Parts: sequence; C-alpha cells; structure tokens
Amino acid sequence: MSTYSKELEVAELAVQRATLLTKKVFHEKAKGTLSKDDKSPVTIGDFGAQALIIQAIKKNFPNDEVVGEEEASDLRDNHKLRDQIWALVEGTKLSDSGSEDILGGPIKTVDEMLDAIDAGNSAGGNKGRIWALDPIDGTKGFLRGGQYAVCLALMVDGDVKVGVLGCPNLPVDDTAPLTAESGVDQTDSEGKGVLFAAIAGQGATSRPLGTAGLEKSQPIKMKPVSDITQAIFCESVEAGHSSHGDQSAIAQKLGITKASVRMDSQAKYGSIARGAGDIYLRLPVSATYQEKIWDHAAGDLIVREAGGEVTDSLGNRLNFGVGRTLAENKGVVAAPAAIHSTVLEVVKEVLSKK
Ligand SMILES: Nc1ncnc2c1ncn2[C@@H]1O[C@H](COP(=O)(O)OS(=O)(=O)O)[C@@H](OP(=O)(O)O)[C@H]1O
Ligand SMILES: [Mg+2]
Ligand SMILES: [Mg+2]
Ligand SMILES: [Mg+2]
Repeated sequence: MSTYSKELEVAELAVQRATLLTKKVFHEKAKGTLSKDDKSPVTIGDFGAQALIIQAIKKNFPNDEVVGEEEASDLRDNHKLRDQIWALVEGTKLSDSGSEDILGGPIKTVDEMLDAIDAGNSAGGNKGRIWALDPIDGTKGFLRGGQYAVCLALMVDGDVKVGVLGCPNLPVDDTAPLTAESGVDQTDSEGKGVLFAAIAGQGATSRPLGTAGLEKSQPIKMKPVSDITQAIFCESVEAGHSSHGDQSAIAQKLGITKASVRMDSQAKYGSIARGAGDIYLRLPVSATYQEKIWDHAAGDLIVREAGGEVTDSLGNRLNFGVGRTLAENKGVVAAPAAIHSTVLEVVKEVLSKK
C-alpha cells in the first residue's frame, strides 16, 4: 500500500457517505437551521455530516485529532433537533456493505453521536496527525440550492497530506467549463456529484460521487492558460466573505473581460483544479477575520497537486499548523503555477493602493 492510501480510502468513503446525508436534508422541509454566535447558519446536515465523518476517523485512526467546524452544545438541551439529527445519522449508509465495513460500523447511541461531533474540538497545531473537517462548506449555498462541499483533510505536523472534497452539485464531467450559472445550480439533476481527492506528491483525482463504494477515479490537471485575458476567475457569492471590489479591480488589470463565476464553498478550488475554471481570488474584507483551516486545507492540496500554486495575498503559502485558523495569512490567491506570480503581482499592486 502506498503512503496514506488507507487514510485516503477512509476519507473518500466518509465524505461520500456524508454527502448522502446532506442531500437527504436538502430535500427535507425542516432543515433545523440555527444561527450561530457569529450569525452564520448551521443545519441538521452540518451536524449529521460531522458526526458520521468523525466516527469513521476515530474508528480507523483512534489517536488522530480533528479540527471540526461544529460543536454539539446547542444540541445537548434541544432534544427535538438532536433527535432529528439522530434519525438522519442512523439512517445513512453507503449501499455497499464492504465500504460501510471500512468505515467501522454504525454510531450506536445518541450520546455517542454528540460525543463524535464534539471530538472535532482539537486546537490544531503543527505536531502530529490532525484532520480538518468542514461538514458543509458553503452552508448558505447549500440552503439556496447552490454549490456546497463536504471537506476533509489530514495534516501531519502542520502539512496537508490528504485532501477530499465532495461536491454534490458540480458536474461529474471534468471538461464542463464553469458558466455564470454554475454557482446557482439545479440540485440533484442528472450528471451532478463529484469527489475530488489528492495525496501530497501523488497528484489529484476526480470521480463520480455515487451511493455505494468508490467509482473509478481519473487524474485531474489545471488548464494551461496561454492568454490570461481569457481566464475564468471564481470568487465567493457573499460580498462579506471576500472583496468583490478588489477582485474585480485585479481581474480588470489582468485584462480579464469575462464576468467572475460566483460560487459558494471549496467547489471553487475543485473547479479550478480540474480546469473548469482558472483562478480563485479571496481577498479580505475585514482586517480582523481569520480564515478557518477547514475552509481551505483540502482545496489547497488538491489545487497544488493538480499543478497550481496557492498563496495568500502576500505570496506566502497557507500555514495550516498555527491552530484552528490561518492566523498568519491574509486572503487566498490560487492559480496555475505558470501564471501565479503574474496574478500575485497584480494582487499586491491593487492592495497597496488601498
Ligand atoms: N467574514 C468572513 N470572511 C471570510 N470568510 C468567512 C467570513 N465569515 C464566514 N466565512 C467563511 O466563509 C465560508 C464560505 O465561504 P465561501 O467562499 O463559500 O463564501 S460564499 O458562501 O460563497 O459567500 C464559510 O464556511 P461555512 O460556514 O462552512 O459555510 C465561513 O467559514
Ligand atoms: Mg459555517
Ligand atoms: Mg466552510
Ligand atoms: Mg461549514
């Protein structure tokens, strides 16, 4: 077995199973949406997916830590919500029993489920094996039927070694280019659902996101950009999450004439890694917000393994080893390696004029 192949298999199957749960939630009327302290939404889908994924990690790698976005405190005294999540968690299985076996058996009780969710409480850092988990990235996109991603990465001594992104609303077809509609999708339509994955030093892949075991994967590569003015650039939907103004000034200076593709979640990283788009810009709106490691770890590795470069707005690699946030970085600039320095120069120029 090659390095990290067991970790990748568990991560891919766990993410795949969690997407079955999130898709079920999307079709339910009552999504159990709560507003967190920072006013961002969380649903029964976020909690349920976090429980299922942490259970699989702990069964297979009991000594590993997890930095997960969600925590169970709001559920411990809200029994209605807790029971709604339990029904989902109990009822979600891959249709292939061999793959279920690899994940390590079901969660047995409600308390075990709450404890699994809370096991995502690692402080992070640059020592040992730590998983970064975003059970639903782009919760707002998920709620409105746009893009979202189930994101899982393994860091070893602060370096991302394995990354997996489950994107139920992206096309299976790697060659389908992004369009203005890509971020506003027809959920669950034919031909949708892709699982991106990478192991450090071994390249990046995609495969259809099925309901059983893992389907055949194929390597993915970023698209060579010979004319930067024709590049497709992606950005967040929410103007509060990245600066649409700065990003549009940068695109303009690069001579890009096409409108940006706005989509929620790390689907942006997956899309540029497979060459459906080219550049992902995420420039800070606020001076104090620190990006969370679970919003970037898997995407960072997948893009780099597909031939891209990912830095912050100063040109530094993202440092995942300083805790739960990217405290040492500001913003994200992701592009094919051959044009990254050109893009970065313009990013610096635009930001220096502020
Ligand atoms: N102020 C601010 N600045 C930057 N980023 C923030 C901010 N607030 C929240 N978040 C995080 O944004 C995550 C979603 O990012 P997206 O790129 O998907 O944004 S968007 O939904 O397209 O607008 C989102 O991830 P999820 O909570 O998993 O959806 C948040 O972690
Ligand atoms: Mg959130
Ligand atoms: Mg997120
Ligand atoms: Mg999330």
